[in-house]
Amino acid sequence: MIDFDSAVALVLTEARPLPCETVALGAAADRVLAVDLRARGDAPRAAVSAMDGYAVRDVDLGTFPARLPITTVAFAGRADVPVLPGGTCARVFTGGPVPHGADRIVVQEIVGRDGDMAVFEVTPGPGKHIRASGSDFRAGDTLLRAGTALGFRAMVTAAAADVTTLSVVRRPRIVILGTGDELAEPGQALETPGSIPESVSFGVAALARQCGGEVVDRRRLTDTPELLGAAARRALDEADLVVVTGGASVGEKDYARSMFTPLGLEMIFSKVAIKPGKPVWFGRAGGKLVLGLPGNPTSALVTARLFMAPLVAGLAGRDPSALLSWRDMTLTAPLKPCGDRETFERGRLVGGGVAPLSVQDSATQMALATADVLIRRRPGATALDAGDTALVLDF
Ligand SMILES: Nc1nc2c(c(=O)[nH]1)N[C@H]1C(S)=C(S)[C@@H](COP(=O)(O)OP(=O)(O)OC[C@H]3O[C@@H](n4cnc5c(N)ncnc54)[C@H](O)[C@@H]3O)O[C@H]1N2
Ligand code: MOO
Repeated sequence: MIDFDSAVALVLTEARPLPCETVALGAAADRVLAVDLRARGDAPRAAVSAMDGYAVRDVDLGTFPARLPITTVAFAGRADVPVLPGGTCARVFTGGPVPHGADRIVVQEIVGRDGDMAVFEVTPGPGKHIRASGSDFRAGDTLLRAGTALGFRAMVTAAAADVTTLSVVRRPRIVILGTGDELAEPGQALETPGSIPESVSFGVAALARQCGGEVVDRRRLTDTPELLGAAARRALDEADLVVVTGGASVGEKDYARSMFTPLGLEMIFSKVAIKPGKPVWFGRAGGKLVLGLPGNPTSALVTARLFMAPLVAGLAGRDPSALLSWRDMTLTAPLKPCGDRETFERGRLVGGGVAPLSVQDSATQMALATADVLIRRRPGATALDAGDTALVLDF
């Protein structure tokens, strides 16, 4: 049995980005850029107006009011850049090309109209309201670096590069295998004597997706060795990461590890000194990763959060350590001393602090929905009072 930090270190060693693939720009949101992205053109392409108004030459605004004939109109999208003859002005709109020869845009709020004449009543002020060509970026500029997470802001930058596709890190394909004779598809458990709804895979799948994974399938498997072996083989064929839940402990039908043994399972770790989740295990088979989570729902979700979340994020090209950023918080209620296993109590955020949930049973499903954070307790840690600080991680 290894300690928590050693287990995390072993997971992080495997949490490296998968190879890249090319996807349509619109499908790239929430992916991670695999190569630097360079701009195809200048932005803006030509000098453009930053305001709706009139383009003028400064020399033509000697005295006020100044009356200038409007000789052309430049809406955004006009393909040519007109020339502004001296002694005239141009009607321009935001994003429209600034005519050659114009020095500034005067906002329309301070310009009157008299037919085709614009009447400049007052000095326009210091702002020229012109965005120079290439003032945002130039053709060939690196707009986004490899490794950038394509969140909603970066998607705008990527699209501005004027490309149709992006090279992104492939999403890890994940197959979730839920083992246990007692498991029924939710909606069918009550009608099936002895069964319970298979709940864990739904949480594991949601978390995997949130971390950048592609959940290929969730499969329920009975504890039948021949069937488990075939299911393990198929899952390894289809997935980068197989997450198997249940059957991780020492029961007579705990087959989660042994179903992968004929497929060459090499253990990376096989138990961790934590509570809950001691039976969690991690290995490699057929060149793929296999993570075994304990069956108890809270144990499964705590270990999924601690180990699977950074693993999936890292495979997807994200920073796995961002999912392990523990922070100090003030306790609003006391904590009991910790036993000899590193313990992750479930806590709730209350009024700027954190309180442990009253239910800490590793089998609870109901209390899971009320937990916001994990509270980390080192082995042998003494009791803490309200007002003391504790390390927490978003859960
Ligand atoms: N003699 C010992 N017994 C147990 C030990 C031990 O060290 N010695 N460890 C305990 C710990 S800690 C845990 S955690 C559990 C985990 O065991 P398994 O991974 O083998 O889990 P199962 O026995 O398959 O299931 C445990 C529990 O969870 C329910 N379950 C399982 N899968 C699901 C699912 N997908 N959805 C909903 N509920 C699920 C299952 O019905 C059981 O009630 O072992 C202790 N025992
Ligand atoms: O992992 Mo078991 O988590 O202590 O119930």
